[in-house]
Amino acid sequence: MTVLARAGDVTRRYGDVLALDGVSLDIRAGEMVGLLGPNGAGKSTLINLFVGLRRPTSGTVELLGGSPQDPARRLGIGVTPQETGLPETLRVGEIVDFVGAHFPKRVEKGELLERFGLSDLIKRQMGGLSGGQKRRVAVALAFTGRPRLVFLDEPTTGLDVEARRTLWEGIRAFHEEGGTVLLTSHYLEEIEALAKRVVVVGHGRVLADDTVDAVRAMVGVRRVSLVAENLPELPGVLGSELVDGRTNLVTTDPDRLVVELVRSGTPFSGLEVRPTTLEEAFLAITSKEGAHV
Ligand SMILES: Nc1ncnc2c1ncn2[C@@H]1O[C@H](COP(=O)(O)OP(=O)(O)OP(=O)(O)O)[C@@H](O)[C@H]1O
Repeated sequence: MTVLARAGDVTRRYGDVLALDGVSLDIRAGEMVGLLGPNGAGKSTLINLFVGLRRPTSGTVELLGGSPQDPARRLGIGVTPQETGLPETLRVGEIVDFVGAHFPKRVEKGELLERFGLSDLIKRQMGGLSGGQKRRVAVALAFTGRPRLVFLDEPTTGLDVEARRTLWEGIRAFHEEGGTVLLTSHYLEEIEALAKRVVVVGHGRVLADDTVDAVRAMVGVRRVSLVAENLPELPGVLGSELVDGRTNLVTTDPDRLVVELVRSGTPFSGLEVRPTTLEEAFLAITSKEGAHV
């Protein structure tokens, strides 16, 4: 299948901050890919590299078979960044015309607005729209130039349930017609609603690249934390680490683990069981250092 965007062992630094650390990723034609990760994971940086707003410190980035810096390639993509500042005095219809004028092919204005549930706002000035309405306009604009590939950075942030659903429908319709999408989110639920493939990013690295179902199974883990010496081998432990004298065990089945721990007769204290964050779960599972106490 044709690769529309490719990152090859990409590193990106901002001063001392290593925002991306050896990321390799292919986005193929017709895919809808969710980029999942906590704040600061590197999601926006990766999008900025793909769309040519930034260059990698090392490694290679390709867009539509060429350089992301080539304006001709950029005509084939649509982008909604995390923050958009659209001119407050322009009407929604005028903004769609203005953005559309940059592209050789474009979606008819009425059709575009209809698709994203914005038809009623065509004559309204941007400055008078609610935050959620502005966000929907910004996302719709990514589709104006009939792109092959769309990048959406947290498209539904700040939207209520209904607006989110309308937006999802617009994105899905584009995908069903063969369009390719890379979108970011902090929530697996959001990605699940749209994408089959999810790429989990943490600390600038790809922690998992799999189906939503596989990732869900991986993150359904708990952290069992306790103080003990000479712990025996316990069932279902995916990773463990020793922090400030406490042993943290990551497991999919905390009940069984605790039962086996008690059965073993090993003295312990300060037992805690709590959910792991997505990042903790992935770091525990994927960290080689964390695999053994
Ligand atoms: N222009 C910049 N200058 C300095 N540091 C930056 C810059 N842009 C990003 N960073 C840093 O790079 C790291 C990755 O940031 P990035 O915005 O890519 O993460 P993200 O996954 O998109 O986060 P969020 O979910 O909060 O949007 C963070 O530590 C961030 O502070």
